[in-house]
Amino acid sequence: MSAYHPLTEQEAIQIAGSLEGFFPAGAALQCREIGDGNLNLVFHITDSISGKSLIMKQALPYAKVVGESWPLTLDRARIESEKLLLEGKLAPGLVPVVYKYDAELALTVMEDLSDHIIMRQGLIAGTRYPKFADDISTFIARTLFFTSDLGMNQQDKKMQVKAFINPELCKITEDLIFDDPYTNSPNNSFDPAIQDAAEALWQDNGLHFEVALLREKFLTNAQALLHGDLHTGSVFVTPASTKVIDPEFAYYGPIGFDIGAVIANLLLNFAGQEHWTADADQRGDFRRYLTDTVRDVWNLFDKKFRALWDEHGLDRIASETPGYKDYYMNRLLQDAVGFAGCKIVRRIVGLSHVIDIDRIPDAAVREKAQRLALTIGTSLILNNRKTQSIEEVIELANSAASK
Ligand SMILES: Nc1ncnc2c1ncn2[C@@H]1O[C@H](COP(=O)(O)OP(=O)(O)O)[C@@H](O)[C@H]1O
Ligand SMILES: CSC[C@H]1O[C@H](OP(=O)(O)O)[C@H](O)[C@@H]1O
Repeated sequence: MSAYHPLTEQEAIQIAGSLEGFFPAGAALQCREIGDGNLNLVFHITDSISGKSLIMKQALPYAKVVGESWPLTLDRARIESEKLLLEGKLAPGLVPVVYKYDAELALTVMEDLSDHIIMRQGLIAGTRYPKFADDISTFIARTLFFTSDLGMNQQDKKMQVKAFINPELCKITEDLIFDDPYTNSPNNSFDPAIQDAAEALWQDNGLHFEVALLREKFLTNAQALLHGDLHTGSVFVTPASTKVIDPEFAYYGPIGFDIGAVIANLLLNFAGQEHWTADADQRGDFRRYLTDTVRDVWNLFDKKFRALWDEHGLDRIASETPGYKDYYMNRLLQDAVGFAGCKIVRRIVGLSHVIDIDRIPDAAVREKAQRLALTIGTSLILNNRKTQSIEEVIELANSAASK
């Protein structure tokens, strides 16, 4: 069974049964393919006798959401499994345990997190996650600091840049996030009701200037080893636990991209609250929870990253020069704000949307949410290089929602 081919559920059961020491003898294995993402197969395998379970994620040689006309490297499975293992060391407890990686089959066998819920679904259901800001800020601060030139041997880092070169997955981001939404691209997909708003994006040269600068950073700034796709669909949560999955877009890029992804997806849910919380007072409360989370994520990240730098900084001149740390952190904030804006805009007019907005059943409410998201996204992009505090992001979202 070792030559690559997409597995059937029966084959997945056979492989799971042959994993040494995982399932007890006589296990009654059952399997369901549960992949709901854009790219891969995900098999959930359980033993109905012992209750033990695991996940097997297999890369397809094309982008599942589009089909075989969009070929995609299987090497992304290696990148995902290696990144998960590294994240497990740098941020223990915040990612699933990897049991096995099979290069031939582009297959990662990992811990089953079905006792958690995908955060996007949890937020849509109106659940609050009190541990999330603390956990995700630990995850991003530690995984980014210890893979950057500030926190690891700079020669080793260059070798790590090489190991995580991920050109095909980066190209998806470069096109879908930093190009298509700003032109009449065949990849775009949006509600006809917001045609005017989409066309306005195509014609706004001031916006294009900022997006071109952010795109340049994504293309060239090998600051740290990113997760690369840190949206709320890549985070499993319970009120007491956070687990980050799906790092197949990992590569060496600008730190603000991961932070911006978290902020963007909290604000997409903020826009979607036009529907998800019908009562106006309760909607205000949930939106406040979301903006409080945005504030906490940034402030905790800032505090933890600075503390890691103080304690473990390896770059003498970066650590000792007065003012450099403040300048660096402010630049990260500005980058995060700009990238958050780009990530919001792509989810409204580009390929691959989010259910926080698309599942709003009433067309007029959905249109309102889409326009609100676009106002927030474009304002973040236009203001990114002026931003001095996370409070400005929150004010901007609240002011857009109050109109
Ligand atoms: N470790 C896991 N435990 C339980 N379910 C998982 C796990 N990993 C993935 N899944 C399920 O599979 C879905 C798709 O996984 P994901 O890694 O996001 O795939 P893709 O790369 O195709 O987006 C998730 O939304 C989740 O429902
Ligand atoms: C053609 S890939 C589109 C989109 O899908 C990825 O998300 P996920 O793997 O979580 O489904 C990524 O965000 C890409 O931009």
